[in-house]
Amino acid sequence: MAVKVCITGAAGQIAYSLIPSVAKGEVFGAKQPVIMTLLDIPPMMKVLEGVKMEMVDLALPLLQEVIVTDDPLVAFDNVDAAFLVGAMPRKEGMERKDLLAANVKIFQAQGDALEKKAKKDVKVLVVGNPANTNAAICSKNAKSISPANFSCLTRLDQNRAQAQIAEKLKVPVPTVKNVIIWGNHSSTQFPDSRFAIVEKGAEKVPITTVNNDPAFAEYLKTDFIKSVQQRGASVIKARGLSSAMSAANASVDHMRDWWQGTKDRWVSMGVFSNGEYGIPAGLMYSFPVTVANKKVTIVEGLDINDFAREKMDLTAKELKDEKAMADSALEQKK
Ligand SMILES: NC(=O)c1ccc[n+]([C@@H]2O[C@H](COP(=O)([O-])OP(=O)(O)OC[C@H]3O[C@@H](n4cnc5c(N)ncnc54)[C@H](O)[C@@H]3O)[C@@H](O)[C@H]2O)c1
Ligand SMILES: O=C(O)C[C@H](O)C(=O)O
Repeated sequence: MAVKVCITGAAGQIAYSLIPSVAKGEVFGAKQPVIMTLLDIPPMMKVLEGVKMEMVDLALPLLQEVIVTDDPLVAFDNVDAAFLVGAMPRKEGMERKDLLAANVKIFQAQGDALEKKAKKDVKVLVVGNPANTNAAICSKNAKSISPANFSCLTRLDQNRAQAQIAEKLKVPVPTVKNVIIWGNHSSTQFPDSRFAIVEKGAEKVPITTVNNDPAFAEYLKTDFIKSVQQRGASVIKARGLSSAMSAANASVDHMRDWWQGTKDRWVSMGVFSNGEYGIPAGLMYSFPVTVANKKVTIVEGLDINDFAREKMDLTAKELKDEKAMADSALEQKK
């Protein structure tokens, strides 16, 4: 049977890279047929018709049907998975939370529509910024769907962190594993390399002993953290547009691992805290997780030193503040 997948913001930049990957089987499996529903706002319907034409022209074996709509109730009807991308991106000089008032309303309405129409075991990945808070709002409005079925994208931050370490060590990117992104997909996130390993053949070398170079150890505590935190802003400064190709690629990685499992490594996902690591229960916070049979489990028992504690609490505080701002923005709009 086909998997039914919705992509919102389907006429935008991220979707343009994401759609072909989903349609080709890179997310749900190389033999898994898909039906895709594409949602955008009414002024984008002409563009979306063009996107649909291009999808047909891909002549793909797994793509069974494409449904284009501006109605969330049609877009989410009976879906198994949803990529919630549609939202305003930030411009140079803005923080992601500056998008809050404009974007949370979208996720409130889409939560309502998911509640009414989606399958109860739908997997929802929120990409649109501010991603953590949007995911929290969306879930709050879809009460009959388990909060465990909502997550937000911090995989792009993980990929950035992994790639930067690999570049610094001059090793292949896939040999760097278990870098963690804690907290908010924002400049307060904590990219944590303390538990990372580098695979050298069958050997797993802790990053702390990989080259015994004090300058590298210092880099991991300073410039590495800053450059991952600021990478989104650097891309916006250079391109004049926010990241799209890499964001789509990370969305593929996130949903594929949720659907098909993580096997022998941790990945970072924004999920609801149950109080792990002293992070307040109910915060949509990025943790290291593993996934098996579509169930996400937070990796527990990691040692949190004072350096990490401070950074993890700072990003948690920002998320608490963002959530309060979002609730008050929604309150004012009533
Ligand atoms: N979490 C991450 O790692 C990450 C990475 C990159 C970008 N983003 C965010 O993803 C979002 C999309 O980025 P983009 O570059 O594709 O933007 P874009 O402006 O190119 O596309 C956004 C699309 O969403 C549509 N849209 C707006 N309101 C909608 C609604 N209510 N329902 C459905 N569609 C709607 C717009 O019409 C547009 O076509 C932004 O918020 C951006 O900041 C997140
Ligand atoms: O930084 C942004 O606003 C876009 C996106 O969240 C990113 O990390 O590239």
